[in-house]
Amino acid sequence: MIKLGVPSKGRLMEKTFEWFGARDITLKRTGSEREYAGAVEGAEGVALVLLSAGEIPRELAAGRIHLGVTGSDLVREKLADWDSQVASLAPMGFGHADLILAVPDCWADVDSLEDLDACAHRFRGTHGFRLRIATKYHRLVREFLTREGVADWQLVDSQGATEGTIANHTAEAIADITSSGETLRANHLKILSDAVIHQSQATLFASRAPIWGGHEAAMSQFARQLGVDLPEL
Ligand SMILES: Nc1ncnc2c1ncn2[C@@H]1O[C@H](COP(=O)(O)OP(=O)(O)OP(=O)(O)O)[C@@H](O)[C@H]1O
Ligand SMILES: O=P(O)(O)OC[C@H]1O[C@H](OP(=O)(O)OP(=O)(O)O)[C@H](O)[C@@H]1O
Repeated sequence: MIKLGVPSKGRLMEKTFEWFGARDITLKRTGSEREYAGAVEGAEGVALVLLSAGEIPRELAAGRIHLGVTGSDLVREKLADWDSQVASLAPMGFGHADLILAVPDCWADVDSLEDLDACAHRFRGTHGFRLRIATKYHRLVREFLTREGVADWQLVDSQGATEGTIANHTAEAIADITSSGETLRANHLKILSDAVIHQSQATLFASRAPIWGGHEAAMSQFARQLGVDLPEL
């Protein structure tokens, strides 16, 4: 069977079910409300695996699932050289969120990366340690700031409530996803004008692990049903 991993709960799961439903493929959870079991109707040889969105990149890379739906941000964050490990088959048009850098509203002279670079330099001179940026997106933020030539920062890990770290004095800036912008506003933060690190959306990915032997015909048929082009895997 071709194993299709989809998020096990919430809006990502519901929107994923709708996306496949619009292509005449029914995905559904089976069993009790709390049981993570699922079924596929309308596609031959495809099995549903319900997983945490955050674990789907790793499962794809390891070849434990053939196809997976998750945020494009999570694939880029969790997998080194992501496009050598998975192939992007289709952006799905939901789960939009931007990974951004933000600083306190009251930092009147910091609106861009250039300003942040200057500020971080001064900060280190004054405080004797590097400006702290709280995030759970370590790989993406490190690559972005290095590429953009910003110096004198350090990352501090924050796995949730990241916007609160500044008020708690554990960071001076944050890098997190935003969709409505409400969490940033409520915590008196502003986005740096040129610091949109990644525009994420839910995406259908295929594993590039050597697991496709014997599944080629079923996958071609499934791709036709979904209306997606199949790259070399
Ligand atoms: N407002 C939002 N808040 C959080 N995630 C969002 C938002 N909008 C879109 N997303 C996307 O949803 C995905 C995260 O989903 P989710 O929070 O279900 O994952 P997870 O934290 O790994 O799940 P779990 O709680 O099961 O571990 C990311 O790709 C993220 O970009
Ligand atoms: O722009 P907004 O619409 O306000 O959404 C952005 C917020 O949503 C996410 O948090 P989540 O609710 O997943 O909780 P978390 O703090 O545990 O990450 C994200 O980390 C932001 O904090």
